[in-house]
Amino acid sequence: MTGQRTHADRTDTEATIAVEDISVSFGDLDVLEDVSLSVASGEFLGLVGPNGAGKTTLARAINGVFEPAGGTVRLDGTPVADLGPRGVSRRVATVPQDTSVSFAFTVEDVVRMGRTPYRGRTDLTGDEADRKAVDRALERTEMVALRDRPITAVSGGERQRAFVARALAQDTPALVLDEPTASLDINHQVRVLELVADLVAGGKTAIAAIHDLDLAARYCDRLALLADGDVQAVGDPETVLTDEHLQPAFDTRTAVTPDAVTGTPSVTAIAEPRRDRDAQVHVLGNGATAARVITTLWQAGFEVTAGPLPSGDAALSVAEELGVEAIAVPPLSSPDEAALEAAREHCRSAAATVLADPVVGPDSTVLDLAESSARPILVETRPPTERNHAGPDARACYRDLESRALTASIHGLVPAIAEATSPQAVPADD
Ligand SMILES: Nc1ncnc2c1ncn2[C@@H]1O[C@H](COP(=O)(O)OP(=O)(O)OP(=O)(O)O)[C@@H](O)[C@H]1O
Repeated sequence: MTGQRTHADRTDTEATIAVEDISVSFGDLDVLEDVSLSVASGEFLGLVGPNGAGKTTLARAINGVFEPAGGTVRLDGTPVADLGPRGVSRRVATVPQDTSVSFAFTVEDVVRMGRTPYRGRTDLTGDEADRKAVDRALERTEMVALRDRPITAVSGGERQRAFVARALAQDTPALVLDEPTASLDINHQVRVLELVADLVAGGKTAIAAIHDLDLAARYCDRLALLADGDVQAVGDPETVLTDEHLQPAFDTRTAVTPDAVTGTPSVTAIAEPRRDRDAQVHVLGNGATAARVITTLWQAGFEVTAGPLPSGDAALSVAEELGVEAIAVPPLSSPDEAALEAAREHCRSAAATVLADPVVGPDSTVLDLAESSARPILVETRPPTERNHAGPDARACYRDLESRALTASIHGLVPAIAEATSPQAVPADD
């Protein structure tokens, strides 16, 4: 018999999630302490934070798996505790972190489980609406070809997509996803998050625990950083993903720069310098290569200076994140005399000057600045023809620079600096 639908069965198209002062402990361990958070209808909130911060615990409190010791979770204003399991599962669908299944249900069976909140107890197959919802969910997660496969015989990533499909088939106004992209390849990571973002654009509300901070920044409207039992920061990704917030939460130094393709924040964890080399190295050049050179030298323990660097440049962002002294100049204009003189001064005082993929030509300032350095070191990751001025003058300038500079790869920079300077001034790695 097909389960009878009543008006009360229908879900609202809107859903707000409000977490009010919830506290959860496991024995002596206080995992969440008076945590408050709200997700507006039609919003995608990313939960980020270190291992063990309580993201799964918070997700479980939202979908009513357990009741917190203190505080209330409300779905559209109604406490979860008052909705009952069926009421909750008509409002919130969950993609769990652990998708292991011991019974050999087919993928389609698993997806059909998403329709359980709408069916009668004895209705095992569902009606036309259930079948359509299952078909659509399989299509949207690209799982149609695997629908008859036992769930125990698909890959971890395919299983994860089957659980995303189950949540879609549940057709709820809110989604709670715990690490929905953890086992997925880069293509499916992006597709699943695009799908969630699309659903949110269509009016659903979503909250997802996501370890990959770059993906979280790219797809979520807001992020909440959970650590030490509480929300440490909440807001748009640019506000939350700063070294000031991330370093204490993750216990590591980070550099946050705009992603070269998406423009959204990209976070790189950076190990603290291994030793203090007590020697200054100046970096000339800009863009991604200069950013990598600055980071490598900073991690190796040099006192790094850099510039001139145009505002908005990736190398300037990295320098600022690491506290590296950098000469900033306005973008798309030649550095003025004051900036050039400051850079010359750095080149003169530095133990070595590293030229990172320099643009060399009669009009470029790099030769002028390199003149001030007794020990120029050339780092090139792209052929000069791709980045330099053309013409015989430029080629002559380039040959001149090559004849005076030591050449090194980014990985070989530290020994090259040791070679270019006296061993006493700059000790190489042991
Ligand atoms: N049932 C439980 N009994 C005892 N301790 C638990 C239980 N569930 C979780 N914990 C502990 O609570 C803390 C928070 O766990 P939770 O799974 O919520 O963290 P998380 O932020 O999701 O971590 P991860 O990023 O590693 O998935 C951890 O220290 C964990 O060991």
